[in-house]
Amino acid sequence: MATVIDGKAVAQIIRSEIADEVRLLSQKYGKVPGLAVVIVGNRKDSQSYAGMKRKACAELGIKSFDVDLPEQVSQAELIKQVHELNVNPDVHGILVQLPLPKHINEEKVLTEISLEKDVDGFHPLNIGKLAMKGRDPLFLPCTPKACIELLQRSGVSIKGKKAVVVGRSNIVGLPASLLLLKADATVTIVHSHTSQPESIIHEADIVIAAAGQPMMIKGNWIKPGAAVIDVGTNAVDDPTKKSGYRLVGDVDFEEASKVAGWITPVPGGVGPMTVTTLLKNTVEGAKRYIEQNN
Ligand SMILES: Nc1nc2c(c(=O)[nH]1)N[C@@H](CN(C=O)c1ccc(C(=O)N[C@@H](CCC(=O)O)C(=O)O)cc1)CN2
Repeated sequence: MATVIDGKAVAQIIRSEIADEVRLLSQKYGKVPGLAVVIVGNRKDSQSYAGMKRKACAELGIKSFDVDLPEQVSQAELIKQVHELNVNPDVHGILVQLPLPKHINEEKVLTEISLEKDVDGFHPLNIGKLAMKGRDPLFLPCTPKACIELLQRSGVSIKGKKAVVVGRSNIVGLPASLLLLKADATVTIVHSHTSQPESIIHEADIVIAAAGQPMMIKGNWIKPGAAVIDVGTNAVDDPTKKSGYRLVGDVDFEEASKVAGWITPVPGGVGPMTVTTLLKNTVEGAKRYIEQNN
């Protein structure tokens, strides 16, 4: 049976470390870190994630700046708001909740966020540096950074291991594969055009599943003893639940946990760590900004 990696518990430990840093900053400089949470439209999932981020800020003494824009807002207006946050000295991190409505070009908006405040790590220059040997971005994207932190804190070594990332999205799959490469793993990316993904995944010592396909990865696809990090958050119908649905990952947890060495559950695995990593990035950014401008 696999060791189940409790993302909530690890996130709680990191949150208390962050709270200490926030207190120190406040004692030393009389300043608190500030995070702008920008959300466009009324998507229920985005509202819920933005709400979690705001609540976590309040719990740790980080000031959140809420920018709520209507679904129909123009790209120009959204960019104007980002520019205002870029020059606000109390804002040390800016995140634009994704996905954005179809009429807005995400890349254009993300490119307008000041590099020093790009706590999501999605600015093309930060991603570009992640892809370059010997260069480090100012911020690492939260979910991929959370995956690596969960592996490290669980005692899973990455160097020299075979890692397979399932999915190649800009916000998880691609940066996760670059981070594993930076940590000296041998990395393969499996995606929707890969033939026989199961045989490739079966070779992996480390699997990061970020395909957005409910329970796609079966127990017999997993190499015995492998570390399995499940990023999927898929809602599937469940008439036994009051909500009418339940969340499942990209991995068939019941099967895979009988074979893997380590596995993250959904919910309660990578998700809570994503929000915590964002707070960590915000405090790092605030420290850098406050120390440079003091
Ligand atoms: N600007 C960003 N947009 C998005 C990101 C991101 O990192 N930056 N990632 C995802 C959504 N996301 C954060 O924004 C996120 C997803 C899931 C969770 C989480 O804690 N999930 C829980 C379950 C929550 C529930 O019950 O509904 C879990 O897995 O335990 C947090 C944040 C896309 N957009």
